Amino acid sequence: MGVEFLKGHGTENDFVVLPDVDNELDLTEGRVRALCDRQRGLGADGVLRVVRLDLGPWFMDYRNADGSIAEMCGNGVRVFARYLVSAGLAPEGEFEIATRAGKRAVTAHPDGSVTVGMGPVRLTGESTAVLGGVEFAGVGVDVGNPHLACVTDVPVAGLDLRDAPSHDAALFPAGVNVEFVNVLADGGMNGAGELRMRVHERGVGETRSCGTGTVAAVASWLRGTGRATGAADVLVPGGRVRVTVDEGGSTLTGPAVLLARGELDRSWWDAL
Ligand SMILES: N[C@@H](CCC[C@H](N)C(=O)O)C(=O)O
Repeated sequence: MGVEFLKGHGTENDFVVLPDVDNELDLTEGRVRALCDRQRGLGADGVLRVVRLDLGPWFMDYRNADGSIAEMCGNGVRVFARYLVSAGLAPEGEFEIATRAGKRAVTAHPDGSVTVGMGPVRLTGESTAVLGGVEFAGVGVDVGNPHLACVTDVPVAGLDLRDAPSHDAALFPAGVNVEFVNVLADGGMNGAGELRMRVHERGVGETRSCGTGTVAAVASWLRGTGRATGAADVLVPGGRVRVTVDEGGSTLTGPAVLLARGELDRSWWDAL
């Protein structure tokens, strides 16, 4: 028997899903790297291993493409939820998913989109990122994982994100995801804003979307306007998501797509 897998994406942030109900797969760093490699593997930004916890909800074991472990992945939770529903392991509607950053409430909608309760958003201080010799002012934002969200007037579409932006390692000792954000429309006190974002993800490189990053982007934008709460649509290269930030938490709503399923060759897997 091969190793079961699915391929999915949320706004083109793509993942290999590994159903592992009984927690038996030995998911080494090398196996994650090989799976995510776009030439010698299936190709993905990360891996979502699906594990059933003894007493509680399903656990999302998220890994970055370089094999590193991250606390949370907003687009990944949507794809994970869509997998559970499609496999009959969770109902359409509301349920919970456990992550390393804590439990996340999800709502799987009939149109295929998923809303994720992203938990509290914590601002961790001002800092800067340097990209191509240019310094960008930003705000540290903890959404379960670390972000540096830089709202800028420099058009993000023209940035070269092939290399990682440099950051203050003292403020982000475990590395950081860096977002560059343009404000397209400022929603004022009650209306939703519209932002454009590109991201360089820790452990991956530039991706076409980052769910936790969009929440960080909205929190950083709101702070710049003197507000602590609000909502915005965030346009990323892979599509569009809706983010809300409230006093007690935040939400992320967007598409979740499963596009393939199959079996990994057991001898390929064993040799890794
Ligand atoms: N793409 C994800 C974030 C994945 C984890 C990140 N690279 C990190 O290391 O913190 C998302 O959609 O949130």
